[in-house]
Amino acid sequence: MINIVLFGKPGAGKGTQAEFLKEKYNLTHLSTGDIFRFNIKNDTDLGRLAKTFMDKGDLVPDEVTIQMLQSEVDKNPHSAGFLFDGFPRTLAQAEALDAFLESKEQSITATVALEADDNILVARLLERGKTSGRPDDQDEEKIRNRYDEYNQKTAPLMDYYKSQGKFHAVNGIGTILEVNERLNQIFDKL
Ligand SMILES: Nc1ncnc2c1ncn2[C@@H]1O[C@H](COP(=O)(O)OP(=O)(O)O)[C@@H](O)[C@H]1O
Repeated sequence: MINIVLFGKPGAGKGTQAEFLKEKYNLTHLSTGDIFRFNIKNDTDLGRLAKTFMDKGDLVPDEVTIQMLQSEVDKNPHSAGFLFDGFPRTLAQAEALDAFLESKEQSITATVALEADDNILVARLLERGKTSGRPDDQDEEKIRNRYDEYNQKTAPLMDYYKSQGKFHAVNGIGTILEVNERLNQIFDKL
């Protein structure tokens, strides 16, 4: 069983690449952003709560996010491995994930970051916002706030995983297939 964390700033291409990776490596793809958006669409309590944070580009509180993620993992007891996309985004989430996996005699195999320059990413997101309907992609101030959240709360996780020898990075700039090839090279060695 392999459990992978896919890292990357908003717009880095995590969701796009996850679609390829889950097929090729037979992984269950869990995107916390997608799960929140599903809940918003279905107007659940969780969705209504998450929306108040997401619309501003703020992170949803840890307790809510961790609990949701754990219940999604538990819905897939026969999975051959997980691809976590957009989770963990804080140190508390990373520690909770480690403890949770350990309780199942599992662990994180590796984390892979898609790297790209902020200015390129902001332009990508504004472009995506024209068609995605996502309110957090349509306003440059909200986008910048997501980067602030990333730099303050998520970037420190790289050191957390580096200290465990589990951190890999790939250049996220290039065609979708080029980036996919770079990721495959790492995944093939795990
Ligand atoms: N692990 C998480 N912890 C807290 N909030 C989250 C988490 N994952 C997603 N969110 C919320 O969902 C929003 C969208 O996340 P996501 O779909 O991953 O898009 P992006 O990476 O483009 O910002 C985030 O800005 C945040 O509000």
